[in-house]
Amino acid sequence: MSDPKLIPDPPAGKEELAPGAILRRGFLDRAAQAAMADALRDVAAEAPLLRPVTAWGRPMSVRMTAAGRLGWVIERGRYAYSPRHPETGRRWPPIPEPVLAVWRAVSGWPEPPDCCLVNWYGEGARMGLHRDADEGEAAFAAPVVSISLGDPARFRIGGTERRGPTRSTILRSGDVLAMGGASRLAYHGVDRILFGEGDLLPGGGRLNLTLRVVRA
Ligand SMILES: O=C(O)CCC(=O)C(=O)O
Ligand SMILES: [Fe+2]
Repeated sequence: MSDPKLIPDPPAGKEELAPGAILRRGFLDRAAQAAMADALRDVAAEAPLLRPVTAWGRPMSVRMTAAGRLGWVIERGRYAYSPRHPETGRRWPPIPEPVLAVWRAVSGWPEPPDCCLVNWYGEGARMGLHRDADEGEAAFAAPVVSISLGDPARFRIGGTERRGPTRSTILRSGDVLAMGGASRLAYHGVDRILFGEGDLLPGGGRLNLTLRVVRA
């Protein structure tokens, strides 16, 4: 087997995964990734990671927290945006400035996001195909901006039909994906994490941030 370290990272640049889904590989350099991971440790210290339980009564494999005015939560099986952490009852911490800077650079949206959802993928964690559709009709003109840190992930994206064709790609640490336009309501998910293949986060794992405008 070849040493993955010998395979060069793909060049930085824009790639359209699907209409309106713009991937910028290597958008954040190593120092920016490390600084962001540190800022997220502070977020998780203030707003502890949770394991949401789906409407079907199954705990998700991903652990989550949030920053910003609102956080995405599952309350008694219902998906909602809440101003408070469901366990501490406290407001979510502010979105770290370097995260807001990414939003300003790629979103094309004049206002800051209301929510920075933080997903933590440990070994074996995944996220099934879904649409980000709880933000309210009036929010769908704004993209969802996703930032990946840590171990690579196999990410899948399709169109707005659940059973339509999909394609997959690897998202690596420092990659930024904006899902806007025709892809704002596209089905997407994470098939698997290449656990331990990144070297940003000690002990392995992946952090994903999604920045969202919420008008629900
Ligand atoms: O982890 C990812 O890359 C995607 C996360 C996602 O789709 C979500 O949080 O809604
Ligand atoms: Fe999503």
